[in-house]
Amino acid sequence: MHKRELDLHWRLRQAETMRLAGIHVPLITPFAPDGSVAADALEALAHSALDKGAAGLVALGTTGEPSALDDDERRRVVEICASACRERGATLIVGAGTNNTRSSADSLRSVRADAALVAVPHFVRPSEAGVLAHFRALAAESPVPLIVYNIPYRTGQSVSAATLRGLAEIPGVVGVKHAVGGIDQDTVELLAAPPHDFAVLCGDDVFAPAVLALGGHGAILASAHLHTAAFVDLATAWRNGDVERARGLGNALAALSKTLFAEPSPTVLKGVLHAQGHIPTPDVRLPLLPASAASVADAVNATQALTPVTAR
Ligand SMILES: O=C(O)C1=N[C@H](C(=O)O)C[C@H](O)C1
Repeated sequence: MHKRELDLHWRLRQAETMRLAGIHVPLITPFAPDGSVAADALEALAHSALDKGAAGLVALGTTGEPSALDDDERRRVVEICASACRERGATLIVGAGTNNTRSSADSLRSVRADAALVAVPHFVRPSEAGVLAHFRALAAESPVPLIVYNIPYRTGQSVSAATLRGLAEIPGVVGVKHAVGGIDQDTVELLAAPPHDFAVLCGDDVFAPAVLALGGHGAILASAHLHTAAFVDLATAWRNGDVERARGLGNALAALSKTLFAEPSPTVLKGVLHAQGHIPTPDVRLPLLPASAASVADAVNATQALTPVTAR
């Protein structure tokens, strides 16, 4: 790239990183009693999250059960989220891609969003050099910026801090959704010297307060369907250096997240949203099974217990 092109590229990258900061809600896909997608309920969830201060929405994240939806349903879900984001000037991120580079590039070509969330290829275990080559190939084809979804416990492929830095250098790769099941050495190394204009977004609910404390730019959290404003407040408090408030909120919200992830996500969350009257059924599609009544009751209690802590 020539210098002028490079300057423009980095200016755009900086703008994108800023847009990706904050809390993004990866919406569930609610189902009606007849098994169809409950579009009205999804629309209401989308508007409610944005009303409460979420920076944006993620359509077709893991939480949305995208692999259980057919093409028409996936299109409808994206349309609903896109229209809510458009109305409010919020950021739309869309989950895309598979573990195959060619078909991932094909699916990315039709994405119309602020960014696409693309997981490290699952099951294949391609090596970290293969992960870099995969994202280089996708970024060259994609019409939208890419966020790498780093979630080794789902993909089977770990990605070191050095490889994340390599990914951050690829033009068109603007961030990572980092969900490594804890605060490991690579997370500490990455956040100690974060790559320039590269958004580190936590995707691991229980550890989000800790990642934000280390300097993470934001988070993509299923838990933020509940107490959205408190999650937003948490990110803001860390950004503004309000350590006391951030610690209090973080500890309370991590306890809530623990209950929501007591069974495979988003089963417990759907149970709570149904109990609260936000969605017509708590249904999930196979191979997920509905959460047990006990887990849902624990999470409902945790949500209620949190209200005094998070109220301003
Ligand atoms: O929707 C997502 O994508 C999310 N993925 C994480 C996971 O797959 O475990 C959890 C996060 O809350 C949202």
